[in-house]
Order: sequence, then C-alpha cells, then structure tokens
Amino acid sequence: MKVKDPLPPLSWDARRIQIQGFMTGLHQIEWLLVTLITLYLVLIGAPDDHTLELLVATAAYFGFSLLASRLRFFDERQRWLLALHTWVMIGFITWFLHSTEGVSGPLTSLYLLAVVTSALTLGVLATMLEVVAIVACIVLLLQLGDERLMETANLTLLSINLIAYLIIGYLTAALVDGITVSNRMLLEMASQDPLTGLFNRRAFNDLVKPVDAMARRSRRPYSVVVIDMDGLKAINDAQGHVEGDRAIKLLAEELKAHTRSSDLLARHGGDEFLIMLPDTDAGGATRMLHRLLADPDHEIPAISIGVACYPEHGESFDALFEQADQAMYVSKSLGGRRVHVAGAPR
Ligand SMILES: Nc1nc2c(ncn2[C@@H]2O[C@H](COP(=O)(O)OP(=O)(O)OP(=O)(O)O)[C@@H](O)[C@H]2O)c(=O)[nH]1
Repeated sequence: MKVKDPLPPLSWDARRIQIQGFMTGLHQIEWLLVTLITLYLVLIGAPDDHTLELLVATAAYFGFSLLASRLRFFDERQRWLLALHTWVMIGFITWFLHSTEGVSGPLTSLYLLAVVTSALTLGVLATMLEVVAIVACIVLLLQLGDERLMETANLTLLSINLIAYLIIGYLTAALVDGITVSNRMLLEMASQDPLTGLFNRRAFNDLVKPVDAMARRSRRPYSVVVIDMDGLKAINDAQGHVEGDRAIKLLAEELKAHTRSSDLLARHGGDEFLIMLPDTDAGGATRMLHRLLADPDHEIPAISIGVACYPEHGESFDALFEQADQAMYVSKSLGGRRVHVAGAPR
C-alpha cells in the first residue's frame, strides 16, 4: 500500500533538496571528465587524423555541460533529462575511446564517472541499466577495433570492468538512498509535532507562504483558523499530563478528520492549533467548524475558535493570524465552545 506522503512534494521533498545539492557535484564530474580528456590530448596526443574532431567534440561537450549548469536545465522532476545527461556522457566517452586507443587504453575507466553520476541522481535500477549499456559500448568498441571478444584478455577486461561498475554503481546508489531516508527523517522531525504528527509552527509558517501568495495573486479567498483548548491546565492538574496529552491527540485527530487534504493543519504551540483553508470564505470555514463542534459521533475537548478571512479581514497571512487570534479570545471570553469570526458582533 502506498503510504500517503505527509509533506507536499514540491517544497518539502527531501530527494529534491538532495538532488539540488548533487547537481553541483554532477557538473564537477563533467568538468573532471573534460579535464582528464584534455590532459590526455596534451600529454599523450591524439591520432593525427582525429585531432581536430576530438578537440571540437570535447569543446562541444564542455559547452553542453556549461549550458546545463548555467540554465539549471535538469531537475528531479525531469528525470529523463538527468538520464539524458548520463547517456550523453557515455556516448561521448565511447566515441572518444573509439577515436583514440579503444578499450585497451587507460581512459576506459572514464565510464566510472558516468556510473557515479547516474548513481547519484537516478537510483539503483537506472544505474544498473546504464552499466549494461556501458558493457554493450565496450563490446561494440572491441568489435570496431577488430578485437575478438572471446579472447581471454578481452573477456577478462570486460568482466573486471563489469564487476567494478556494478559494485561502485550499486554502493553509490545505496549510499544515496540511505542519505535520502535519513534526510527525510530529519526533515520530518524538523517539521512535525511529535505528539500529534501535525505540522509544527516552523513548517506551517513555511507552507502557508506559497498558498498566501497564490491566493493574493488570484484574489481567491482563504481562511485562517486559530483553535485554543479550554481548561487544559485543569485537565493536567486534575488528571495528570497523560490525560492532557490524550486530550491534545484526540483534538488533533478530530481536526484531521474534519479538514481536507488541501488544508494546512498545525499544532502551533502547547494547546493552540492553526488551520489554513485555501479557497474557503468565512461561510465555508464556519460551516466546517460548526460540524466539528457538533459532531454527534465524537465528543471533542472544549475549544475556542477564531476565524479570519482573506481579503475582508486582512491583506496578509500575518494580519489574518492576528485577527483570528483576537477572534479566538473573543470566543473564549464568551465561554468557549464556539466559533467567532473577526469583526463580527459579540
Ligand atoms: N499534557 C500537556 N499539556 C500541555 C502541553 N503543552 C502545553 N500544555 C499545558 O497546557 C496548559 C495551557 O495553559 P493555558 O494557556 O492556561 O490554557 P488552558 O488551561 O487551556 O486555559 P485557557 O486557554 O485560558 O482556556 C499549560 O498548563 C501547559 O503546561 C502538552 O504537550 N501536553
């Protein structure tokens, strides 16, 4: 069963953040490849009839890499472009080997750069497929060089390369997967409230920004709801903190059950919760909150609720939060267990 991702994918995807970091390494690998090939051309030299071709191809490859790094052409949502990146690298290395000493020269190990690049960005399966493609390229180079594949020396060369690429590719991709998992855990620890599993204040404040900006651009309404438990201190004092915790968790579950997946819900602090309801005006928000208060199936802990809506109660999330907080205090002062909308008569 696919586990529902609790974090919106674009701004909070650990793999995305990680790949952005690896992109720098990826371009450095490409430039290392160009440097090694240039060094080879300077120190060992190219076969006479291929010098110009090799220089032009190396310059073109360098241009491709430079353009990709400047344009930030590749990102994790376009994995096929990342794959193209490594295919171009494999193609360039194969063509270079074909134009120089073939697979018997020292530059065959350049394929390792393509394997590492793929392992860093594309995962185990894609890397294994690339290793197969590289082996096919080596076989092709042997055939083009009129070498006999079944000769012991060639079979040994092929096996050694295959084993080295498989081990390095697998280990690198597995390492990256491990880093992804631990980054994800850290990200969740940094953004979730441990008691309720809801977003914490830091994550909520980050996540409301794009929703607020989008609503303001399109002049679409949204509502901010502040919910504060009534008498949690009394529960703690009379029944102990475990009961207090249970009341907080119960409220969190009810809030989850009554909100949509597009709503943002957070435990903002001790006994205070925040909800942002995109595309929802005051009428929609109060209907939802009355359903929560009057849920016949579940008795929720006593709460006071304040609501403020864009655009009538404020022009920014901070202003709306302020208004909703004040409305919540009005609700509390009136005895709680009710919804008060900012600016409404008491
Ligand atoms: N059990 C438990 N208590 C908490 C937690 N976080 C904060 N509290 C307690 O919640 C209480 C909040 O106190 P107040 O702000 O006075 O809230 P209240 O007792 O609900 O009173 P009003 O808000 O005025 O209705 C404090 O006693 C905190 O120690 C928590 O995670 N678990």
